Amino acid sequence: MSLISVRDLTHTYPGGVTALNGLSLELEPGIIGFVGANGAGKSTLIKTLLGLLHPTRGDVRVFDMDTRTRGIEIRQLVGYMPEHDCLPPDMTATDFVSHMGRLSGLPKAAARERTAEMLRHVGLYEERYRLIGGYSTGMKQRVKLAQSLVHDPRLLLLDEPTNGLDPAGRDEMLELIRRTGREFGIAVMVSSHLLGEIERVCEYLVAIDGGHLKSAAPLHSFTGSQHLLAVEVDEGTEALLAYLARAGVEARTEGALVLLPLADDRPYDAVRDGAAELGLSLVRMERRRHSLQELFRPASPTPTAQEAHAARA
Ligand SMILES: Nc1ncnc2c1ncn2[C@@H]1O[C@H](COP(=O)(O)OP(=O)(O)OP(=O)(O)O)[C@@H](O)[C@H]1O
Repeated sequence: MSLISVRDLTHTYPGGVTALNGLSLELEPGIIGFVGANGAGKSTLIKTLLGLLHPTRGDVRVFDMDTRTRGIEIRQLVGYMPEHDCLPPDMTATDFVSHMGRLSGLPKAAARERTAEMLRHVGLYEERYRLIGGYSTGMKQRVKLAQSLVHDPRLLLLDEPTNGLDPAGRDEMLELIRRTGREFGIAVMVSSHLLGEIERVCEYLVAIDGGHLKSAAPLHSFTGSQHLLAVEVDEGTEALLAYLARAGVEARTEGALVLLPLADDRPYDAVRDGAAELGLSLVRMERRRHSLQELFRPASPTPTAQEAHAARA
């Protein structure tokens, strides 16, 4: 049984906007990053997984239950953190989270107990009796996370949980999400329009673009096998690029660095020979991984060594 199974999902809103188009996905438990630009269809998929929106075409199953017919059962097992502000300003965090626990079917005492635990988990225990209206954006995001956890779900769906946070707040929220997945041993699907965030917390990446699936694979399959050799020379970058082009070795520049894809050991030999022949001093030569941003970035306008050489010839 897979965690989430989506077959040929299309969702068209009543006004005629097709937010998801022929999407198919099989996801297993883990920390799953769900990335796409604004308007790509992330919230639409999350609401479909919750059974709040129905597919126009196709089938969606969560814990092997059809979202069309078993939405209530699914929502008992799933915690949801919505993207937009949706908290009552005139309630305390304790009252709100415990109310959400009661709505999920917890008895009063259990709801109070779970609320205290979850507010402690998200770092709001000391502030739990304050009105939410007086909270900072970061604290409000934490209340949203606490309410999504109160009924002890097996899957968390977090829609843009770092929205509106400053860099430090983003870091704290990402760390909290990672800790939540690991400590509670639950599956987490976290959406973001920022690839860099997904890269830091997730084990699996789903990318959508304009309602279409772009990729779905373990994170290491994007970054693990794709290594680069980064080389810095003390003056003579252009000469080294030209040498590499003559040697038929692919290379490009990034600031002061020369970057060479590392499929085998040839780039090491070429850089060593080039530096020796040209009398260049090597400042740095290190192996590094592509970042996800680099892999998804449109083709770099920086010319390859061959192009640079051809342009000069
Ligand atoms: N209730 C709605 N009625 C009509 N169109 C909608 C509705 N909700 C979303 N859309 C449209 O569907 C498309 C996908 O929206 P969705 O909110 O799923 O994207 P998203 O990836 O979550 O983006 P964002 O992060 O900006 O919310 C967009 O073109 C959006 O304008």
